[in-house]
Amino acid sequence: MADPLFRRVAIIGIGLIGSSIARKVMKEGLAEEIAICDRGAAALAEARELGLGHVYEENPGDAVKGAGLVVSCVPVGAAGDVAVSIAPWLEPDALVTDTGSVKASVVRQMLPHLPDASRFVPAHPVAGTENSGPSAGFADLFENRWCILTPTRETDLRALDRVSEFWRRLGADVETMTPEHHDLVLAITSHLPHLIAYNIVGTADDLEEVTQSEVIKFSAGGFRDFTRLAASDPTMWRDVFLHNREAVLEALGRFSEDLAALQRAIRWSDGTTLFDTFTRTRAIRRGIIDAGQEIAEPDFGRRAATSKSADADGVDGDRGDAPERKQAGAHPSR
Ligand SMILES: NC(=O)c1ccc[n+]([C@@H]2O[C@H](COP(=O)([O-])OP(=O)(O)OC[C@H]3O[C@@H](n4cnc5c(N)ncnc54)[C@H](O)[C@@H]3O)[C@@H](O)[C@H]2O)c1
Ligand SMILES: O=C(O)C(=O)C[C@]1(C(=O)O)C=C[C@@H](O)C=C1
Repeated sequence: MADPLFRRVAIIGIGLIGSSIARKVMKEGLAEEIAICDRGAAALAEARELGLGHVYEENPGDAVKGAGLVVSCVPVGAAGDVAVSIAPWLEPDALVTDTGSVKASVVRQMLPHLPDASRFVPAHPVAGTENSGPSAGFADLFENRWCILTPTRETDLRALDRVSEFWRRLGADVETMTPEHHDLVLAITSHLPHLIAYNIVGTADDLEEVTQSEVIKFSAGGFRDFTRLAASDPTMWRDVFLHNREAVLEALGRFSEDLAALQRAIRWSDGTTLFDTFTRTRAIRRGIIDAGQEIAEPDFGRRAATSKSADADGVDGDRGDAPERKQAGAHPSR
């Protein structure tokens, strides 16, 4: 076991991401003490039952006292509330980081309330599943995945180094960029795909000519992949879209134009346009595979669903209990 990096690590929000961090910190001995805080009594009780930490606090102030590192793992829309509730109780040398899927808004919400802006290092682990809650997490979630750090103009370099080291010890590889650039990149690589998934599953559900049982019965192929994404947490994703509005709308505009071009090609039986487009996109996936990235096929719910967001109709492709699973989007392992 490695030397602890911090005496106490405080985790605010013990869902999928917070509980995955807690498990890995515990497994690797990265802190002498893990303090867990969640505003949901049920989540806190579940975390205690699972033994994810050493102390469990409803009050964020009590959790951050004595902590060298505070990790906020709450939905993006709650980032400001967390900053307000921890600020008076932070140790003078405490580092603060987060895991939000949107970065510029989190910076805007948290920075004004923190007593020392130089010790705030926003972060986004690009790893997750459609499940949520304390039982959905697993220690190896961040293994060979990117964690993007988005330091602000005020972030101190030593603070950045220590938070980078923390994420590396969680198994991630670290990349650094501005919060604004992060939001543009993730709008197209993560946020838009989820929006499309929510939309296509909603459309299928609304089609009068096709019954819901037929959708479930015959969704053996591509549609199942969409149902997994569309089973993701509604609170988390509502907040992502509300807080990365401009970048998502920009990506959506481009997407809609390209979709209209495909629609036109189908209407006018323009096989060349369809063939050329599909050939170009096929090369992109092959490029990802040639670069050594792992792309897993979904398991389509062969494992039992364990978390609160696993859906009841049998189309859930649970990954929360699958730490051994190779994940799509993992970067080349060294
Ligand atoms: N789920 C993913 O795939 C994924 C991946 C990377 C990053 N993220 C980001 O990480 C964050 C956490 O996501 P998650 O999937 O773990 O969510 P989750 O729903 O599993 O857990 C969030 C927890 O935060 C708690 N919470 C909400 N507001 C709070 C507050 N003010 N104080 C204390 N606790 C509060 C909730 O009770 C809940 O237990 C989000 O910002 C999300 O955008 C998610
Ligand atoms: O694999 C999934 O289930 C995910 O949606 C993970 C995913 C992604 O889009 O890659 C979702 C949101 C997070 O901010 C980071 C990772």
